[in-house]
Amino acid sequence: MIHTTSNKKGELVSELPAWQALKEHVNEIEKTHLRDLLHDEARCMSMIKECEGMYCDFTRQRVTQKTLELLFELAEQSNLRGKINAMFNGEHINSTEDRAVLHVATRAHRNQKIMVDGRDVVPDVWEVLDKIKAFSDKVRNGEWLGVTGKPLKNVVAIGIGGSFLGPLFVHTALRTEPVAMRCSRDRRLRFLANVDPIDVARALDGLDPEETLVVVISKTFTTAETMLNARTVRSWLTSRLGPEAVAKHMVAVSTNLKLVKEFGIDPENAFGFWDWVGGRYSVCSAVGMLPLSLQYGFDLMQEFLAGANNIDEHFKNQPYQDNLPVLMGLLSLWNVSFLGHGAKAILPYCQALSKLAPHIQQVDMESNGKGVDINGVRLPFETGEIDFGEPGTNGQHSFYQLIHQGRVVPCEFIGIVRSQQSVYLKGEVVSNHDELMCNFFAQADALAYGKTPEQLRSDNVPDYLIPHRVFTGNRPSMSIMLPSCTAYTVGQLLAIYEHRIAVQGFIWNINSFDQWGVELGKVLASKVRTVMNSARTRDRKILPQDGFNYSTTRMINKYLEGKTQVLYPEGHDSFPIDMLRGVQ
Ligand SMILES: O=P(O)(O)OC[C@H]1O[C@](O)(CO)[C@@H](O)[C@@H]1O
Repeated sequence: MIHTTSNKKGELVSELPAWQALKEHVNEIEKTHLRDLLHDEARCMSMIKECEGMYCDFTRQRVTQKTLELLFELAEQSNLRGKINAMFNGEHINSTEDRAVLHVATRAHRNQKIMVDGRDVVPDVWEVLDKIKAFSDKVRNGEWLGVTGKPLKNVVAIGIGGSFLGPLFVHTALRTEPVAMRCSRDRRLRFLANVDPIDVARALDGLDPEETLVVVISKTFTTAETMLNARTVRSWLTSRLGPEAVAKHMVAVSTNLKLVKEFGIDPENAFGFWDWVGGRYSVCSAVGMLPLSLQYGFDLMQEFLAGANNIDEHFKNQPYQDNLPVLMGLLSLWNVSFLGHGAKAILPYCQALSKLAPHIQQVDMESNGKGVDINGVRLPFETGEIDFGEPGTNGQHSFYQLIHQGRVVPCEFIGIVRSQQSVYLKGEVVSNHDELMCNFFAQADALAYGKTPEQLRSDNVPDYLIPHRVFTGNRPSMSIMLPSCTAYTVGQLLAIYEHRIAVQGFIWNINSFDQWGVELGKVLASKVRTVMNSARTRDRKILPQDGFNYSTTRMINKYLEGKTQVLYPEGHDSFPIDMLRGVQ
């Protein structure tokens, strides 16, 4: 299916004149060094953007004004604006699944109008948000009690991928924010994602089922890991509190209310969303809003939605040269497709943002790690980036060696002006947060400038050490400063990253909103599951060698030979002993 917003039929972005011009322009850029580019004040002034309360410095990218002009031209020739509009207008830009892509509707103001297939979906969004507010208020104020009459002060959110990473990112970001701390006093929010029973044991460790509410989050309600974890935790609840506990202790977030009901959760206690919200883009829907409102209260989480909405409007309306997601997307594209840097590091100098990189890893890599364009034509270039990251300064003592002297990895530094927590020890040179930020400022310049042999010689470094101590510099980075790390700014940050990923996908002309690449492994796991059951229950109808290669057969057999703790007992559920510890 050729979509109206795609490039001309059969035309790859790499065939556009602007792409060719950028290819040629690489030679010019190869002759420059950031050391010199950073001395050009006019250039620097044009590459620092202050908008929506954020300070963004792109001066340490290996670009000149001409590079930016060529990138804007590429955006024009790729119909970037048309594709952004198509997304906001609810066109089915996820063509392989024939769906609209409207996570922006999940954070729309009540009075906005966003149409999907001829229908304004904003009232639907707010119907669910109002239900979340009512329910979370009831749980938080003790009106909704557990089956034994106790208040539910613990929440375990079961979900994986997009039904986990976004909510975890936001929860981690808010845990130590003073307002959020006040709003969540005496409450606990835990996540259970991995099907590994160790994760179950850790998620439930120390929790009293009488005081625990479980939120099962799955867009499809078929994801194997989530459903096994949901059955496991349901069993944990009912084995202690009886079958009637499910009604009071389990709720669901899903687009598949039929399966929610079949699982045994009353659809009244289910919070819906829609197929036009992709899993990895779903944190602003009930997927994130329900567990986070239970923890922090709906009013605070509304600020998170407002922050994301602020960037949606910015993305939709600002011209390319002042549009943060567009600038970030274009610069990443330049680094990946023209300078050949396949990875990027996301480096927040803020412990609260420690789960930003894992979240963006999914959003970016599941969105843009594609091999064909939107028309199914195999691409002659690679798309997507390998994302990784850790908060500063921890990363400095881990992988920064490689990014300073090994491979070139474009870095994204994120700093905060006003920390969530302040510590100043009398007599120290700077406060603890200032100390952190000293590193934030220093690293970007260390990467850009490096250190030359001449500088080392003048520092009296012995000759034999000079090659080891040279820093080539000229390593690109961008720096973003947020005024604070609050629900609002976390919403902004999330939306900036979501949209810059879309920008890259729109220009590469791929479908950033499907994820067929995750299917094959799931199918093979299911085949192994059949073999595993047959071997463990000793019915031996199917043997490990049936349908597997030599290597896999041998590995499965080796595994089956080993000692396992659980022997598939008949008739009763079995838990690791520690899972029950909290309720002895
Ligand atoms: O919310 P669901 O349907 O359980 O899916 C969980 C995750 O699984 C995937 O489909 C594949 O990993 C993700 O896109 C999604 O976020």
